[in-house]
Amino acid sequence: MKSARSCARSVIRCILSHVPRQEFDVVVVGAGSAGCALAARLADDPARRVLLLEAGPGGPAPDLLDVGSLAATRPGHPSNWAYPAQLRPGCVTTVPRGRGLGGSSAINGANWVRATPADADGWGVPGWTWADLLPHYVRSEHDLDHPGAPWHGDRGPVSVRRPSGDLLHPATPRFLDAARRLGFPAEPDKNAGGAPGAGLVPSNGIDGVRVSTAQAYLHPPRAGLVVRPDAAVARVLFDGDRARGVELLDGTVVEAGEVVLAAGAIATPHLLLLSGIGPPDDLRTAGVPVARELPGVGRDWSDHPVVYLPFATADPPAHPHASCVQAALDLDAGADPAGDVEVMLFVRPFDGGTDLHLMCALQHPDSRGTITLTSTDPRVRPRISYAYLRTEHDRRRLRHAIRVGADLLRAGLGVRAAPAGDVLGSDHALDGWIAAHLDTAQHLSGSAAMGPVVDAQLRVHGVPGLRVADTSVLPVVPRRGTAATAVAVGEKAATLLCA
Ligand SMILES: Cc1cc2nc3c(=O)[nH]c(=O)nc-3n(C[C@H](O)[C@H](O)[C@H](O)COP(=O)(O)OP(=O)(O)OC[C@H]3O[C@@H](n4cnc5c(N)ncnc54)[C@H](O)[C@@H]3O)c2cc1C
Repeated sequence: MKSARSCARSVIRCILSHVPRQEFDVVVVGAGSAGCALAARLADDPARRVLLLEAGPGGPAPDLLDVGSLAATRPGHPSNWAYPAQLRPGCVTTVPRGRGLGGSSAINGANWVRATPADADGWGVPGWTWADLLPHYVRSEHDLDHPGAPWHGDRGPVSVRRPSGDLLHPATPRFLDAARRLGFPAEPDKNAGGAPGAGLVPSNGIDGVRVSTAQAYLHPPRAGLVVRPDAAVARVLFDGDRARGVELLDGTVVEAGEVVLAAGAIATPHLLLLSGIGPPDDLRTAGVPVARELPGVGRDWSDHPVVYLPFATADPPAHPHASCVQAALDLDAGADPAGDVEVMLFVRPFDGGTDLHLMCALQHPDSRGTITLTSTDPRVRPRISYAYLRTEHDRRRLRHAIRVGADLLRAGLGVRAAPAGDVLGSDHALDGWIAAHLDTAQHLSGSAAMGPVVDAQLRVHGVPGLRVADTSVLPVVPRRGTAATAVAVGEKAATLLCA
């Protein structure tokens, strides 16, 4: 570790020489959910010089602050990368990812739900069990509903609250009541690590404001932390085998003692591939010199396939400060006591419509996706293939989630608008309907996973000075949303770098 004085000398040298080179102890690439937490925690030590590089813009657009708005998830919004992707053969879509300070936490649904104990324990990585992760979840949050509970934080940067009072949409108690009448257990605190069931969804939307990790972790500014928005990284630079820094798209070279990629589960493997780290045949085909053979980069990742079940109610519109999602039922589709499917209640209509929606999701899929390079130009998007629903096991469980959603509607939640009864009753017809309405929950995980790509300290195998810290490292997508876990990864990465 360099001393503060030697780092300061380096920076002054750069300014005086007008050469676009800088020197830092750590450069974090990507100011998203994990990156903001990591950079801020590293900079708690004022002697450490940390640079946080973000490809997207600085200040949040006003529509990002409104937790009731999902406007930035539409293609064309400046805070959305909008990646073209194939969900399955013949099913092409555009996948949103946050672009700008806060990353995906600045545009997401603000559902703040931890992985289940079965997820972390199932990864089988030393130091990453549920018990190991819990302190990092706790450190990140300030749970306003559970002050003093030992499994919750009461002073972390991210405030968390469940819907109540005026902010509770009338459909939410009906959803919970319908689940109870159908015999599903209650899950009163979805972050307690208990058995799956029906419960309110905790949110980091507070008083109508989506609190991104940029707002939570980067204020007030820390002395040792330099944050540079509009600074897209093009590749990692090496000194022999060792990572020595990064090159920006504009040609600027940044030198650092340690490089941490936190660019998210699409851009991180993309940057590794652009830097020559990945499956050797794919790299050669794309014309990238091989720096380090790592066949796992961009391979065998997972995400949750979803379909939305539209339904009508006579309810008044949601309170302006209410978050879009209010409750979820997690359940076992037959052989997974930790809950491999989920039905989630969205209480705001999409795109000016009037219907509300149940998001029916497969939370522990068999199917695995690939991200591959199509060009050596960092501006050209990689090819993203989700390969969803490849197994009958996956298809059966997603059908089950939809039928449970329909049961909840029949049990008093609302009037199903689609699919029709004859479609719902036929596996073959329902598979066709799913194929026509398939979507993704945007929880991509495992594209630079612990095991094949990084070790338990998040170090890229065979590349000293280079680590990964975002949802790319999770061996399998958790059975719940990934936002809180991404922040916990950032928190844990900070302790690993400081060790
Ligand atoms: C629309 C949407 C809704 C979601 N809703 C929820 C939800 O409600 N609850 C939940 O649990 N999960 C949700 N998720 C998932 C969750 O938000 C993400 O899994 C999580 O935020 C990912 O964190 P990350 O740190 O891995 O990546 P990100 O937060 O995506 O951060 C990556 C950052 O790196 C930057 N970057 C990329 N490339 C470069 C480069 N070349 N140079 C410099 N910077 C770069 C990006 O601009 C971005 O700021 C949602 C995701 C999306 C996209």
